[in-house]
Amino acid sequence: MSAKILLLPGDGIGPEVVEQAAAVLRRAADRFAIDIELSEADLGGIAIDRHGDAYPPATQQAAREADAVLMGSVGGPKWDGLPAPDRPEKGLLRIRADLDLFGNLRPALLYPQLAAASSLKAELVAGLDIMIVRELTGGIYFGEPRGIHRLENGEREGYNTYRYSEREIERIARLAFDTARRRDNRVCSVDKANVLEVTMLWREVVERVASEYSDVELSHMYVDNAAMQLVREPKQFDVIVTGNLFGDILSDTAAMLTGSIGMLPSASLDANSKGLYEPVHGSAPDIAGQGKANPLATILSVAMLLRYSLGRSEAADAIETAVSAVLDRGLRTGDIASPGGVVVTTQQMGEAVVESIS
Ligand SMILES: NC(=O)C1=CN([C@@H]2O[C@H](COP(=O)(O)OP(=O)(O)OC[C@H]3O[C@@H](n4cnc5c(N)ncnc54)[C@H](O)[C@@H]3O)[C@@H](O)[C@H]2O)C=CC1
Ligand SMILES: CC(C)CC(=O)C(=O)O
Ligand SMILES: [Mg+2]
Repeated sequence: MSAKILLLPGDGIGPEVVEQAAAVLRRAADRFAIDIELSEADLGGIAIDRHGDAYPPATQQAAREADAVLMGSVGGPKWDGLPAPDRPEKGLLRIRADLDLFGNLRPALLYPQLAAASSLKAELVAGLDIMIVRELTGGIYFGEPRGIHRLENGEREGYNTYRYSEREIERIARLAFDTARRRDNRVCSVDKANVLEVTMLWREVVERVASEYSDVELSHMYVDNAAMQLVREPKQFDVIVTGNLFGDILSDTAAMLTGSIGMLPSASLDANSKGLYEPVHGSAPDIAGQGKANPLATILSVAMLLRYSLGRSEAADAIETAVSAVLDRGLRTGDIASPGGVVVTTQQMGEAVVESIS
């Protein structure tokens, strides 16, 4: 039976990078005899324009029926004036919640060819391999009540709610410990337990789960210090587990250790093998439509899709090897180029990866 893969190109550079990643997926499927069936639907701003809804019913049905979803990015200045519940980004939050994609894996891995592009000195990032495990369907992005209301004195007040249940903390903690067991057996849980009650509970539950994983070393760090440590001595980390907001911020920080946010893939997983795969970056309106976007984060997300949802590690490995080979050949999009170096387009980079898959 063929695996159903739904493409959600989205907005801005999303369609540009998904086009290249889909070509890589087709090539890998051909090469490794993987039976796939690709379809496409609208999510985000494009869905608002076409259907008046950032996560329309047809997209919802296709997403529920798919074995895996490959997404580009959503949002952009065109929709910035909309109220929060109607914005493109809400479409992304809705699909994550609808598919119960609570476990967001965001690997920050330095390709040695890109050491010069890292924001840090080469010796601080050589061999860098961090896995950020971010809780994705709870926390302050989803907590109720939320909104902007008017106070008695006429002034307006905005508010959001940072909320986690024990069950939500437990399942993301388990994912982090299981992930660490396949790596260096170390988990650092990042919270703000000196101030926020919700993260005091987070710390307590993570420690409870840790008692079932005596082979994994657990440490805790406040998020402000974690942000500093990531740029001071990033190789101290193996797996970082944290909530939705902190994970969002720390993964963009980690991106620059690898050279560019254009290099960071992600997998958003449910309790089974279903997943949504997307680059960590957004729709990059400043470079959209110019062939400047780095497609490698989305191409590496295809590798994660093959590994986690289709169980085809050999095809995933082949894509990662192909990415390394094009970097060896010196191909660079603008975000990872050295000053004065030759810069290729989004399409040229994608085609080079397709040709390198053997
Ligand atoms: N998962 C998603 O769909 C996300 C959507 N967004 C949305 O994207 C829009 C823009 O947000 P920003 O804060 O500007 O973040 P962004 O990640 O889109 O861009 C930040 C910077 O990184 C650069 N960049 C991003 N991806 C790149 C790539 N593949 N190659 C080369 N350079 C790249 C951009 O040119 C920009 O200078 C907003 O509407 C935001 O809400 C933001 C983050 C995630
Ligand atoms: C809803 C998204 C725009 C949040 C985000 O920035 C992300 O998931 O990386
Ligand atoms: Mg983000």
